[in-house]
Amino acid sequence: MNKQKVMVGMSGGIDSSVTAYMLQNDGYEVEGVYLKLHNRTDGYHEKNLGYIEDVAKFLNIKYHILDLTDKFSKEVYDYFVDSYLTGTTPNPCVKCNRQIKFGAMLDFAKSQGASFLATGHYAKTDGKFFYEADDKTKDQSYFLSQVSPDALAFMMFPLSTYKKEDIVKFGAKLDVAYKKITEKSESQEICFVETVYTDVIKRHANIDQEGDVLDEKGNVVGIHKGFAHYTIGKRRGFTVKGAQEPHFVTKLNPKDNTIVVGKKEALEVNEVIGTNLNMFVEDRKFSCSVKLRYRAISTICDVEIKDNKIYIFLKEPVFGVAIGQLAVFYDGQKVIGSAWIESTK
Ligand SMILES: Nc1ncnc2c1ncn2[C@@H]1O[C@H](COP(=O)(O)OP(=O)(O)OP(=O)(O)O)[C@@H](O)[C@H]1O
Repeated sequence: MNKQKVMVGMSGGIDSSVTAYMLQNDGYEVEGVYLKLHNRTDGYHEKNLGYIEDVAKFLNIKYHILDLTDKFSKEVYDYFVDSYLTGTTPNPCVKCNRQIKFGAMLDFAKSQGASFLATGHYAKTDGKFFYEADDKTKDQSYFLSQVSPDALAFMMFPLSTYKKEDIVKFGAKLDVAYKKITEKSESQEICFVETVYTDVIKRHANIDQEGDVLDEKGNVVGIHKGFAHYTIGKRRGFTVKGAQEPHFVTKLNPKDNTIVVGKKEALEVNEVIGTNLNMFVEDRKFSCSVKLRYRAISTICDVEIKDNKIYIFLKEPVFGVAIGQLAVFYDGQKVIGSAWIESTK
């Protein structure tokens, strides 16, 4: 019988390298694909491809290189820069998973006759839904929740039941090609941000222009260093005259380069409206739990979908919800949908 072909998204990191090994061990015909997404530093791709080459040799597998730099630049990078410049907080990994990894990379995998596309993400899928990974500290279900429901039947996450530290230990013993990978530094949270996000934004706009800090009534109470340096909930890097208690950013106004601050209570949110829904269930009115940012504790809510928007009524207030982040709906460990946060009350 012919073996089923699995395309593995290979980054040159330990997770995807172990993923390829595991699937081969399970009897699949494995091929790899490396995506060129951005040129963060000189020699960035060459370095990654060096690791992939060694792993591919060890496994005796073929690998492809897919240049998606233009698509990534338009759909992920530009969106990232534009979001900060318009005062919202982007989530580029969510966009990338939908458009790039489980959009263009999946199309490529299918075009090569692969039955599945596997990655080293920490999440689970049964072909219909995503679920949280067993290693909750690494769980990436939040970032996958905008992926088109049609894509799930082709996805495999062999690491879903493992702890990251065990994958690293396993890799270090497997072969010298893998050991080398475990010795390099961990990848960045956002792959094209080397240090801090503001360094990226600074390449496109002068964000270091001081502006007024306003209280909720619009009175000038201090100075900040440029609105794009702040996100909702931030409490440092600006002055507030005579403040006895900590003040937090509650609003960014790119038009006049002002930021609004308030005490903790001012960050309290009880209702959220989301757009660009991606739902894995048909229901239009239900109760569930929701995460309003990655690593947030989930909150119980009632939701209602009307006219392509989702209205989220939180059972308990949540502090510091940023416009532009994703609201991800869970039923226990199961992801039942997600929507981009458009406004809060
Ligand atoms: N440039 C790329 N080309 C192909 N696949 C990629 C690329 N970047 C990431 N992936 C796939 O997406 C998965 C998740 O990527 P992410 O950057 O979140 O994880 P990671 O923990 O750094 O993974 P890894 O250890 O494999 O680099 C990777 O394990 C890999 O399968």
